Amino acid sequence: MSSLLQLSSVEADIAGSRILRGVELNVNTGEVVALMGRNGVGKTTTLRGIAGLLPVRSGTIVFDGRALHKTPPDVRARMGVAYVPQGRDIFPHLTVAENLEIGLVVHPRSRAAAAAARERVFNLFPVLKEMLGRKGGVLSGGQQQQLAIGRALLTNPRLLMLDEPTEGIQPSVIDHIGDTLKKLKTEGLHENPVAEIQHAIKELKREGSLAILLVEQYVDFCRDVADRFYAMDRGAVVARGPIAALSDAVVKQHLQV
Ligand SMILES: Nc1ncnc2c1ncn2[C@@H]1O[C@H](COP(=O)(O)OP(=O)(O)OP(=O)(O)O)[C@@H](O)[C@H]1O
Repeated sequence: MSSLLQLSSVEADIAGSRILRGVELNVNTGEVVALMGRNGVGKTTTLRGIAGLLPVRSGTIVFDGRALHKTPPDVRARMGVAYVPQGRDIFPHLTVAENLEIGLVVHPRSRAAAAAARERVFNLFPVLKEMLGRKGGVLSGGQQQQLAIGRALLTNPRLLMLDEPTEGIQPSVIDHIGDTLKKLKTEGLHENPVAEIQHAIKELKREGSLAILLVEQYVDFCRDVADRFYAMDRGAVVARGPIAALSDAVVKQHLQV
């Protein structure tokens, strides 16, 4: 595995407040890295800094051997940095097909290569193929998340950053108790949106050509898909290690409210 992304001593301010205070992090091709921490500790800010959506005041972000200092976000996207923000951010009035096309615009390629890229997305998320003509806004939350990830994959990324992909699509506790069995019977396991995204992340990992940086509060999800974790607190990394080291004690100390 080669190191694709490296952050050293990254500091960033928002509205005059220091939000990132010396973030150290690296991600290798072929692995899934979970970036965890309580609300407001700087996880999204870290991803935005990597994507170039927020200026970094000091420190370095090196991607594929190149320092990204003032590289604009569109150039980073073409270099292979993809960011799926929290809340999914798809275009509700465009169809699923049109939403996906936007990903292809970032990285133009031959018709055959574009078709293969679409097939890869449809293999991961078959529901998107069934819904190509529907408006993005009518999809369920889980389907919109799949669309957002699919669109990001069509930019041909080498680094895929996912900000809380399970947010708002986990069945509530009541649903879980009351309806799970019924849902499994009527819709099959593959109608579980969290399980589908979990499965897709594992498939992408199996391909081995991509690095995934995942912001996620759902500990079991991280334990299932990630190889390593970083825990942040107040703008800095306070714990890190192989995912097996994400013990209940670490969760309690750094992640639980
Ligand atoms: N636009 C903004 N204006 C002012 N403060 C902001 C802005 N965006 C983020 N912040 C502050 O920066 C800090 C870090 O936010 P960030 O979104 O990176 O946290 P996070 O770890 O991703 O948490 P969450 O899960 O709540 O998104 C928070 O204290 C937040 O209030």
